[in-house]
Amino acid sequence: MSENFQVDLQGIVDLLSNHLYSSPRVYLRELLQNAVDAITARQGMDPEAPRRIDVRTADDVLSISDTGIGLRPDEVRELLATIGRSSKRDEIGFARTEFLGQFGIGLLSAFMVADEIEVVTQPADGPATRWIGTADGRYTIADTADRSEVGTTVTLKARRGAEQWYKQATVVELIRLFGALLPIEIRVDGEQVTDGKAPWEGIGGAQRADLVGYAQDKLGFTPFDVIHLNNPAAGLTGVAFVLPFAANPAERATHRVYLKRMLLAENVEGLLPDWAFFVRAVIDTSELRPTASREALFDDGNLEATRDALGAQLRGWLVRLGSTDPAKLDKFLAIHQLGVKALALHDDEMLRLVHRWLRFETNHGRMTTAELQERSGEIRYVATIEEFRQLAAVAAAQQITVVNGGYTYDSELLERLPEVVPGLVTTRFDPTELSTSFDSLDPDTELQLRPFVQLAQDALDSVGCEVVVRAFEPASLPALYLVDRSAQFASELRATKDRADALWSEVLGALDTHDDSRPQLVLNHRSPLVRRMASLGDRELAQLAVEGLYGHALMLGYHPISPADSALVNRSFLGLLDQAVPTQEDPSR
Ligand SMILES: Nc1ncnc2c1ncn2[C@@H]1O[C@H](COP(=O)(O)OP(=O)(O)OP(=O)(O)O)[C@@H](O)[C@H]1O
Repeated sequence: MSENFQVDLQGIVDLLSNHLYSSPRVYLRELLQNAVDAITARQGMDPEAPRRIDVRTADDVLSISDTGIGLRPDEVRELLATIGRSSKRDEIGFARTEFLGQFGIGLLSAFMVADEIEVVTQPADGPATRWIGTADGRYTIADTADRSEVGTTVTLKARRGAEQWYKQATVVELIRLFGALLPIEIRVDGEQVTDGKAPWEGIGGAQRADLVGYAQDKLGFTPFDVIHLNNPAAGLTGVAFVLPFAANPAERATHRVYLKRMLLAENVEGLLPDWAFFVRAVIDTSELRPTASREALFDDGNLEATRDALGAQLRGWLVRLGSTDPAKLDKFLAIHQLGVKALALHDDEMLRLVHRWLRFETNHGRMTTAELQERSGEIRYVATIEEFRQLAAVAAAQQITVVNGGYTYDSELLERLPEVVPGLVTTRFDPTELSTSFDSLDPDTELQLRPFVQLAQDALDSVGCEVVVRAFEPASLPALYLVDRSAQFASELRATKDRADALWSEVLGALDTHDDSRPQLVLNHRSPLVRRMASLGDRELAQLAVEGLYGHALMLGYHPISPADSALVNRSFLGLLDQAVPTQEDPSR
């Protein structure tokens, strides 16, 4: 024996209100949608039929009347008495594209705010019917209803605790929210509350100002720019407002979406590609599908194709801006720099699009990649802010432009640029390259300096540093501490290896580059101080001064200071103080 399932209406209402819909306020959207669908159905047969929706509010009662197709008594029995039954699907069960509804559950949402729903309906060709359903799952039908005009009136009686959803001001606000674009006359208590026009549908010069006003009013910001969106395949029109403030690219951007001119939701995700984090779109589409909650778009191939098409339009805007108004593009990038860089790192298209305008800090001021390329053909960068601080001034004095790649994403971007942009060369700058642009001394001077260099070398042997003398700008800089990157890596690795256990020691040992080149202290022969030091007769003082310069160069270059370094610097500092402060005669003697 087979039996039918029973449905617990209270359980279903609970499911709708707590799990499907985000707020009871959607009850009004569902009622409005049914009224619109009924009007659409009637228009199909009688294009001259009126298109009106009348909402009436009173204490704890709300009614919504439409001039739609109405229902015959047999349809009332079939459609209103069965959960999941809908007149808006075709014979094979597909949603009919002209209607908003499709699931056959929308009317139930009224039970989130009502104990009782009354439907009085009058079709063009039959008697009127009154259907009354209650939240406990019962309904009654009477074939004698008092209604003369073709259409339907749905009346709700407030459920205890839901009275706030019936207040006139709330109802007006919700009707405007959901129904602003509907091309139907909608009145609340006799007053027309919508004009049915999308803000982007205006014509003439006032349009841009209107759109800016719309963004200020509805989205709460003055857009940096407005981009028109259009995708006939999805029956889509609308606009994208460019944010005037930096947005977090990790947070998914959400958009205001109207479906067949009825608001789907104000925070729909996935309409635009992830990289388009810098715009908020407002669009209307007739072809994309909603999810059952009608609060999001169904993520199918159609949405994917739409996303690509809209992405192409946003790219087009960026490219146009680059060629027609570079100053404005510059301003745009100043606001969205970080986000654009974050995306360009993963999205080749984006990188190709914006690379020319990306700005980087260099030791010759902020520059775009195009400017950098023009300057020296090859873009040299250092990967950390510390490295940049060490080298910026000295490299600038040698006419070498170095980019500070220490800011978020910058060195990764510089590394990736040549992969995406043909002909662009970027190299990581090795500090020791600097010394190749320093001048060597003539053999005589070199010979003369030999005892001093030997003394300096003896002083710095304990910290493993090699002393060389060169001539370079600026003359005010007496010494520069240079450490080769691969030597630095090798020495850090060895320090870690000494602390690690046997297994890791072996692994780390395999990585060792065996680069034994020592860091260098390059003394600047153009510096008057260095010259004076070289001619000092007092060996002890000369040694203290070299140690002092060593400490100074370490600190100036933000290099790490080892215990041996600090012992040496300490000794030098106290020694120099000792020499500088005269010994006082003891008056008691
Ligand atoms: N105002 C109305 N005028 C005429 N028929 C209506 C009206 N409201 C509801 N109906 C009928 O009742 C059926 C069920 O309505 P309900 O709102 O539950 O589902 P739906 O609109 O079909 O789909 P969805 O759940 O997606 O909204 C509709 O398919 C429609 O035939």
